[in-house]
Amino acid sequence: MRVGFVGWRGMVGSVLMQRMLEENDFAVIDEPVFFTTSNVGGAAPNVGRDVPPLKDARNIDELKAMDAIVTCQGGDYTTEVYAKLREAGWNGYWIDAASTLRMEDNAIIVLDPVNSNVIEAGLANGVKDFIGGNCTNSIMLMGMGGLFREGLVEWVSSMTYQAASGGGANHMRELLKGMGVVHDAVADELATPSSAILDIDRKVAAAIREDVPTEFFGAPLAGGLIPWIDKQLDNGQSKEEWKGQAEVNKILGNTATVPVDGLCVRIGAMRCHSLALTVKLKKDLPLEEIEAIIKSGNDWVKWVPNDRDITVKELTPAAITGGLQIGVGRVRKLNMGGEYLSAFVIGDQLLWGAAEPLRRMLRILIER
Ligand SMILES: NC(=O)C1=CN([C@@H]2O[C@H](COP(=O)(O)OP(=O)(O)OC[C@H]3O[C@@H](n4cnc5c(N)ncnc54)[C@H](OP(=O)(O)O)[C@@H]3O)[C@@H](O)[C@H]2O)C=CC1
Ligand SMILES: N[C@@H](CC(=O)OP(=O)(O)O)C(=O)O
Repeated sequence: MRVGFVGWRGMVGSVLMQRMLEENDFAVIDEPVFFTTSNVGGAAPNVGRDVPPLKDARNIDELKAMDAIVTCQGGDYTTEVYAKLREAGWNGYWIDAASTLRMEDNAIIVLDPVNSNVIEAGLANGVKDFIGGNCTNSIMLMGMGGLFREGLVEWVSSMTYQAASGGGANHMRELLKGMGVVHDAVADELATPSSAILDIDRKVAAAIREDVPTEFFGAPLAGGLIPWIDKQLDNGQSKEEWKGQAEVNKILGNTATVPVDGLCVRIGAMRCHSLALTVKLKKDLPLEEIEAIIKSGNDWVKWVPNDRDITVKELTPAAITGGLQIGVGRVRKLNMGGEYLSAFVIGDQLLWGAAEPLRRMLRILIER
């Protein structure tokens, strides 16, 4: 298989390259070819074998020579290139991190530990477009997939705590700069144990309002939060909130829609997205049974018992970031009744939320 990589040096693309190297994926690709939108003829990344210099990611003829193309270049690139390629008669596999094609009828949203049945059926039917899901939805399904698989979920209310990385590298930098600004505003007072906390708070509030940079987020994130992610829709949802129900049901291949809705909130974490869920189950099951079903969802579920000491140690961005485990904890029955369950799900949004499902989809194609 001749596989073209576009967007490999961006943030998501770099995580993809790192994971492919860790899993020795390049050894099983006949011919990896790297593309660029900015440095044609430049050196391709070191993937442990000889590869040609960078090719032009807008050259349809060069792209047409690929059996599969994996792109993390972004939605604008997909919009610009995908239709031209298909119109030119290209019939290869398109694996994409961007949301552009996700809801198209001829596309499958890939998350194989949860929907390998949908992927396999699609491949058998000649589907060629395999698109990574929205990070929040992929993380939720990786955590709660067992309950969905068993058909136990009547609806889900999902309140999210989404990391800066969901916006991209500049957003992560802006968060860190903002943290520095806040600290600098009261560095002297912090060094003086006798300084008054309300004076510190007043200066911090002024720094957050006036000095924390807002170029990329549009509002101060350091020391705060932003209760809106992505565009505004006419029905009052944010686009991120709309994706919940649309994508979750498409990923699962549901014929009857399971309602999924809630509020999506940006918080000052670096790259871990979290969700506080209320799940209405179709029946009142004992907690031990629910625990067993959630644990059986896939190999990456990290079950965290609903215990204070373990939770504050294990169910946090500090514990989860940079790894493939999806933490699931705070699982208990709510006061509303035996069918109402709470859960807190947390995962690295650049791994299962972006790069990992694409890497695994490519591997599925290669190993067919
Ligand atoms: N960020 C996220 O959480 C998620 C993102 N996605 C999708 O992935 C797409 C890519 O996101 P992301 O990786 O954050 O985008 P980046 O901005 O990090 O990278 C996109 C491209 O920008 C170019 N680029 C320009 N300057 C630089 C630089 N200094 N360092 C690296 N690359 C640079 C590169 O193209 P070139 O080499 O051709 O110059 C690169 O491939 C998004 O648009 C989105 O569609 C999907 C899920 C989650
Ligand atoms: N919108 C997500 C990140 C993202 O890229 O989502 P999508 O792949 O659905 O565009 C966030 O900001 O956290």
